[in-house]
Amino acid sequence: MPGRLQNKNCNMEICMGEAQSWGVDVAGLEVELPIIPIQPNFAISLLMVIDHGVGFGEHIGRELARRLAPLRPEIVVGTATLGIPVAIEVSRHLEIDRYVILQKSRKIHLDDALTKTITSITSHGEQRLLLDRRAIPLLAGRRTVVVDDVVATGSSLKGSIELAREAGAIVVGAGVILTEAHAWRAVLGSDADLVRGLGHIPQFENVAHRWQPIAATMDPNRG
Ligand SMILES: Nc1ncnc2[nH]cnc12
Repeated sequence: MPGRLQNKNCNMEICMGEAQSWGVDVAGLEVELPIIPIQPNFAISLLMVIDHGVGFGEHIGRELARRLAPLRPEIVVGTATLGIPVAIEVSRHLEIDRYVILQKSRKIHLDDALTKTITSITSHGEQRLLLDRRAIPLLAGRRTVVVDDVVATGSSLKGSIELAREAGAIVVGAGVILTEAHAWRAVLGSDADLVRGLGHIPQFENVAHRWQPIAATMDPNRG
């Protein structure tokens, strides 16, 4: 059920953390996400876009493309790793052949890449986003949409937007499957208005050995 906690494997007052999940409505498709602890008193509901199958990719591609098409994008930029299927599916539904992927690992051909340092809730430490200079002609002067799976801290999306702009892109929109909590709004500043999402997830705190959504991180439009 969208926006609802499920407690499987709960026996009396004892509840295994992995057994809890959160139901989210992704543009009309209900998806059940496992709640994963990140810190002793902090958890997220994890969307692994590659675990939800071809039909899910088709759905999010179609629905994001529908929301981004009015912005008349000419090219899509996606961030490795889990932004790659999003970029491919959105490009397919926008009927745009080429797309640009920002890499996270320093490959042999990326020695002189444009780079930005980013952080993420789901990875340890700092990471780097890399834009292959050979992709610059695909972006320079082009109406561009940046896509990713989830925006949470906003660090990755901010880095992607900045890198695209450094390559001369005109960033007209940003598409994500899910927005998570609200920290990304302050990090993105006025670019937060570019964001189009298909659903929203809260973050969770430990209340009496169960994960409960943190009220301040919920979707203000859904109560
Ligand atoms: N809930 C989430 N699922 C997948 N990736 C994320 N990155 C940040 N939050 C995430």
